[in-house]
Amino acid sequence: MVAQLKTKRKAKAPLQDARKKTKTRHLSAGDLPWKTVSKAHEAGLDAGLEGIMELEEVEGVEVVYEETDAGRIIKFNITEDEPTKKGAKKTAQPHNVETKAGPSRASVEPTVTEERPEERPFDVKALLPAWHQFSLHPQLNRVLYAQRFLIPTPIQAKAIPIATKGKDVVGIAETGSGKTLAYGLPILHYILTQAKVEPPAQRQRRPMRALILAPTRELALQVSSHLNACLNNVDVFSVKMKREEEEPDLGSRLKSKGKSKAKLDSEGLSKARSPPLVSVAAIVGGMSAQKQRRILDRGVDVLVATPGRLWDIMQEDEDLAYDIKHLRFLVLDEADRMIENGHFAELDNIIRLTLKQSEDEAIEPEFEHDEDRNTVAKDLADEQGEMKEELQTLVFSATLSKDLQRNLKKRSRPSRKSSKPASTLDDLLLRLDFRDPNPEVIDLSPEGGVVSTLRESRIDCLTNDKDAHLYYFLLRYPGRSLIFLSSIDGIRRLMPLMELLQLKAFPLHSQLEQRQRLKNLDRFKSMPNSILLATDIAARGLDIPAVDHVVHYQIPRTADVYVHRNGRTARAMRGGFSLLMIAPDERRIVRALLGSLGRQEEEIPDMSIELYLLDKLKARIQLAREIDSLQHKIRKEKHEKNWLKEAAEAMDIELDSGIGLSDDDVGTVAMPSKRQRKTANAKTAALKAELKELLAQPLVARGVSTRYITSGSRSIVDDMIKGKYHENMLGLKKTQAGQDIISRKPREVVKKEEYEEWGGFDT
Ligand SMILES: Nc1ncnc2c1ncn2[C@@H]1O[C@H](COP(=O)(O)OP(=O)(O)OP(=O)(O)O)[C@@H](O)[C@H]1O
Repeated sequence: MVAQLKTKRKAKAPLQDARKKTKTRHLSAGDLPWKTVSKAHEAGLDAGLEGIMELEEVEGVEVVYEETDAGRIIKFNITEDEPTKKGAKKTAQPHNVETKAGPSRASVEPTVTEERPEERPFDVKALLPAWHQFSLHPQLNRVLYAQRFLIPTPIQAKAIPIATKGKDVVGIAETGSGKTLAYGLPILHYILTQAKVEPPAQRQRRPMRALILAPTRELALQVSSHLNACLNNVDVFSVKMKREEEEPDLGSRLKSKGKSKAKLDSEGLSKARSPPLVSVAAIVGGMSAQKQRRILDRGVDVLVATPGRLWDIMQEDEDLAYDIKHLRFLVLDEADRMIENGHFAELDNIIRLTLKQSEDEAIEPEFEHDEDRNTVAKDLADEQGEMKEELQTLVFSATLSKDLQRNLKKRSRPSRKSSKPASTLDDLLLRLDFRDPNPEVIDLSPEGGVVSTLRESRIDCLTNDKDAHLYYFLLRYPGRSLIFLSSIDGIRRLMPLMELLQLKAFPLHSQLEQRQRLKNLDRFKSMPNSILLATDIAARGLDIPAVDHVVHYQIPRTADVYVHRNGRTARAMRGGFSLLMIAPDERRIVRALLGSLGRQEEEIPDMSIELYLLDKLKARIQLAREIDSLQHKIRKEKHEKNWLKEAAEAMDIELDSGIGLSDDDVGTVAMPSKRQRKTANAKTAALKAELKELLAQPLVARGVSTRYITSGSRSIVDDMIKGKYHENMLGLKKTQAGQDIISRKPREVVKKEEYEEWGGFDT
């Protein structure tokens, strides 16, 4: 399907003069004749690849770059059927979207103009008073306004003015506090304000200005799309109108020159109207390396990458290695996690490339033609006034130890050029070559690592009972629940149980294909009542809208992981809930974990549980486990049989026709007969039917009469009238998990005097 070219026109001249006028049209990316193609959203292809990267690929469009005061803009020459005299044949003719050159064939067309949103004035002082002091590029102000980020978060308020001054920053702030924009806005501001000079024609590749390293693929893709969203062109006036509709007094407060627009787009916010000025792309493992190389060949301004894939590509791509040596910004997002992921060596190697190369400390060029390239680049940079500026390093995380923060500030750091590979995170971060002698450390981490809008709780139970408790929790508190396990095996065991119990659950772990990982994440994001069973690859950075509950099914290994896992809920000042499921042998670890956050185990309150219902759920769990174990056995036997058959064929051996091979025949593998398999299948089917029946029965709390709803010791009629009754568990009120916690009484400290006062029964 090809979208028709549509532009709103405002004729400025009478039609009879049309032939003498120049046709000037301001088209936006949204107005281009895009073709609808199927693109796997879940494959993350929309992250970092939109806008500028794809424009050349629109049929019949020639892309022309032009530098303006507001940065580089892109214009399009489009081939389009022009309306001619009534009845005359239409012919395809190119016309200029924005003509500056003398009259061409377009001179016969009437002048049509439309104000580009980015060209309209934007009154930051009136519309975004809290951001005004930062003097950000107008494009960024527009997007902040459109996204309704009207007030900077504390880390943004502290870090942005410092980073825009060119200082190195180490930022530590609670999860979900807007760290991405705290480092992203200064970078985009710099590039948008600097991108005035068209690179010379001989250099095809845009020089990379910023490299952002993130520990996981999902986080890298998310950062890339978050920054890309800042580059969308936004019709602020539509946004303002929409806001005025919602807040009628806003109009008088924020008087503006904006003309009314008849139609708002679906969200009333950001309609992509012209292409982004800066290109941001992500390269991550698990996705086509070839495609990612192609993106790099075209050049990107901001590259977001995971260290593993970046290092892989860099080894074959000298230009990329060159770019990294000449970066303007280096960002480590969630630096402390990068090490955990086993990317230590890659990260170390990448960081080495960013070390300053003073005359006496010059690192030998490691790549062919490097010297030539240096000379060309230097000429080019001098021409552009670049490269005189030094690399700026920004390190952000929600958890960075105080010791490390102190050490990072120290001037006497270990020799950066040491050939010995770094062996610890501290080593590696201390290697970072802050050009700034006094990098700014901004530590806004909350006391005890807990975000103020988070409610924590715990359930103490036997390991074997965790499934039933989890099932109870999920039924009792429907919503978006992110369940963390420490092992992939645990997820593999729980997934079939969830399916059998008819819960909408998706797995997320490193052994899934990247495509599947993103697909599952997308599904979880889009369903308000769903479950994500994840390992700690989902613990950091992921910004999933409105996660209601985080459940630590298996307790986290460290305090940092606890903080980051919890950080997937209660983001951006929203409320959130976290639940620790603690088995007796895990209590010691929980105590230590909380201790290292300066907290006590007793501070975490218990979750109240309706034991009567829990017992009923245990029966369902038991049945689901039985079915799963039978199914597992059948699958295993089938697999072994196939394997045996293939092996026999390969060795040219004939198998016993009955396949009822004895143990001796096939080593330790005892093959079931056809009859045995049939019996097993029938048993599974019977158990499944039994479970189905159980699942269909309502869960009724003790004391509730289902026959006469006004009787029983627990009348549910009032709740039913008020619409507060629980759909899954009859007799219970519909409540939020946070409302059902029971504070643990702080342990009473018995005062010494009380002993002394006690005189025994005799007295
Ligand atoms: N100034 C702002 N006002 C309101 N919301 C904001 C603002 N800045 C960012 N956000 C939103 O807050 C959410 C969290 O932001 P972000 O992912 O950058 O947090 P973070 O601090 O990096 O979290 P984590 O430590 O978990 O990685 C995002 O949805 C983002 O769009």
